[in-house]
Amino acid sequence: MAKAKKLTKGQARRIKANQAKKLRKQAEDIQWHDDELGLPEDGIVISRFGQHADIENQSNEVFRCNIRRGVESLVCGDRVMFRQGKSLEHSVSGVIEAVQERKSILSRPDVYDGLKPIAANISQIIIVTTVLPAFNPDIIDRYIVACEQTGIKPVILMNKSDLIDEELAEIVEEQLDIYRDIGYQVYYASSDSGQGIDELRTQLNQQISIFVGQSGVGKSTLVNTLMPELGLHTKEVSENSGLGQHTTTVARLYHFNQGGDLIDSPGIREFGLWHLSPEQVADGFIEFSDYLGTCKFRDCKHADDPGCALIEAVNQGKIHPERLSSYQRIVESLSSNTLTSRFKQ
Ligand SMILES: Nc1nc2c(ncn2[C@@H]2O[C@H](COP(=O)(O)OP(=O)(O)OP(=O)(O)O)[C@@H](O)[C@H]2O)c(=O)[nH]1
Ligand SMILES: [Zn+2]
Repeated sequence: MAKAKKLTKGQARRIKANQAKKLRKQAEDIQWHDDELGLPEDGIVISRFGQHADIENQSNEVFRCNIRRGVESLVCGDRVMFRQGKSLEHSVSGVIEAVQERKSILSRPDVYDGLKPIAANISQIIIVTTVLPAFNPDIIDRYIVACEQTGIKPVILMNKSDLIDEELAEIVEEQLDIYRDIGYQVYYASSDSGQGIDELRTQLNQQISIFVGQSGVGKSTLVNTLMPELGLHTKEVSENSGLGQHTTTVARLYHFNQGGDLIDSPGIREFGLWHLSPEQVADGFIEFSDYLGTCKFRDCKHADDPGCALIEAVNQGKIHPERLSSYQRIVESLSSNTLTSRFKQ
């Protein structure tokens, strides 16, 4: 008889991960009868996977639910009407009957589906930026363009403020003033020194927020500072099974202790860094709106074209020159596709 081989740690982990995946798939597809269900109640989608979704009701209880046929494109953050199942025998504990109208929708381009919704009812997008690795206004402006397209309010957060010394402070303030002058809210914060964390908590209260920003700007550290229990949770889950992957790849809604919700997933963190048309980019620079369409030539590139209304506005001090340069760099990058390809995958 062949001797049983001992599994390596990696093999064991993979088997566990597959089992967890199977279990999730096995959530039953039940045909509910009316008398098996409780009264309709309001809930919010905490996460959506396959033909099921986890719904939290107003008493903060979570129910894994089937989705009634006809309920379309349910995503994390959706407000729903659902009914609890009375039987405890099933692996599913309710059914979603209807989705309420969305206040906003975040979508990402999908090879097969065109635009694929990923999260609903987000009320603000916290664009996290910092001075280390580098302050990158082009990326901030790209995120702002994406926010303006979805109609969700952007908030700019200068993170790792502990690294800003006196000399840097002046330059940083100058940069941030550009955004303040357009009307955007700007905050400073540091997980290291604690500066600005209370103000940030106030800003998050009563809102559904997402954090976006380049790798290394300190998003995870910030989320852990605001929600220490979440850091622990993610670690535990990813250590003992493949469920960790589930929590990180699927968009999920979390509650901040002091009020407000966070929706997070890697896909959400890269929100907005995909291909845009030059027109969409121009529309996302909201201080350009009075001048767009008034250039001498209809196909004006707003670069060095004669009679360009945007260049004229810059000369008159109505548009900040750095914003016009940033616009030009973003449009250039669209043709070379350097920004988008980095975040595609
Ligand atoms: N000085 C300082 N460093 C910080 C602060 N917050 C985070 N860092 C450091 O910055 C680095 C990156 O932080 P992360 O939280 O992993 O950054 P992230 O934006 O989540 O990065 P990705 O997970 O790659 O998207 C880490 O070495 C942190 O220790 C801060 O407030 N001050
Ligand atoms: Zn022009």
